[in-house]
Amino acid sequence: MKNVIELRNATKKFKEFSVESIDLQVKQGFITGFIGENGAGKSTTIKMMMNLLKPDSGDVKVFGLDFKTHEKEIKERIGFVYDGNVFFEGLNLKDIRRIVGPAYKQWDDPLFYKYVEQFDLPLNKAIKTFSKGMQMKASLAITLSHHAELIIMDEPTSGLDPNFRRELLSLLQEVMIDGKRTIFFSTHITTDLDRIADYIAFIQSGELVFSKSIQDISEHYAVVKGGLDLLDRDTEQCFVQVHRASTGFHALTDNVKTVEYTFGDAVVLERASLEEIMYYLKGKKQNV
Ligand SMILES: Nc1ncnc2c1ncn2[C@@H]1O[C@H](COP(=O)(O)OP(=O)(O)OP(=O)(O)O)[C@@H](O)[C@H]1O
Repeated sequence: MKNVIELRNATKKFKEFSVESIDLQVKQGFITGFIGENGAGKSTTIKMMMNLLKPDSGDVKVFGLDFKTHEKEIKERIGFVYDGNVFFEGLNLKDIRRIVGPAYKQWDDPLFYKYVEQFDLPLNKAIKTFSKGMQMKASLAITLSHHAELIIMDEPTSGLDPNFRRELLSLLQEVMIDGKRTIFFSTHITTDLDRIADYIAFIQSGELVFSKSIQDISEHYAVVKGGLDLLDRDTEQCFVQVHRASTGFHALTDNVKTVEYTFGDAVVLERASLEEIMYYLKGKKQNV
């Protein structure tokens, strides 16, 4: 399986925060969700992927190429969709097509008009009059019209109402046409990812906690519930994090098999949602 993005030991230090030694591979042909709390370092990592921020150390490769030598080629093949209006706000979509189109070798006018119609976007209205959702769709239409192989999105669903979010997510699924396109997007709305992601990368306090397939996550992680009498120093080794209450404990495991072997029927195992995994792992550092 090919990696479209490869970060090796990528580090960026700010005065009061740093993203440390990120090792992350994003697989071609899949949707990878990038999760983490506010301020965890998602945008900083994405900016390093887009060469908008240079890492202080480490390596970033996109399509196996280095920005230092292949910036133009990489940027031709990436579409960046992010929160906020990318384009000069006074412009309308017709103007943008005229300005942006010639900048891309692979610009496809008929496709642009097809998406404008499909997304129900006005061509002659200034972008500044667009709602947040419309701006997101406009940005996506432009990205798709230059046949971007890799679409990177920073919080594309934040601030969108639930219906619009659902619509955007199905659009993203639709454009994963031929197994060649790759989508990498950050969000803190983890339920969006339960719906469409193939892989999840999770960042916490500037460190990558894990990067795994959804299948791996659902096979290995579970919420475990049982009586307090079952807990001792040995049995607790099965858990990533344990919460105790007077009625019993609930805990997160990343090793379902060991829990089944150790506790048998004495505990209840429930599927762990991404939100629960984030909650239990909060403040806890794991191996990638
Ligand atoms: N240019 C900068 N100079 C100094 N600090 C910065 C800079 N950019 C980001 N930071 C800090 O880095 C931390 C991580 O920010 P980042 O935007 O990467 O987080 P995030 O996970 O995308 O958060 P959110 O979900 O809130 O958008 C924050 O504490 C932020 O203040």
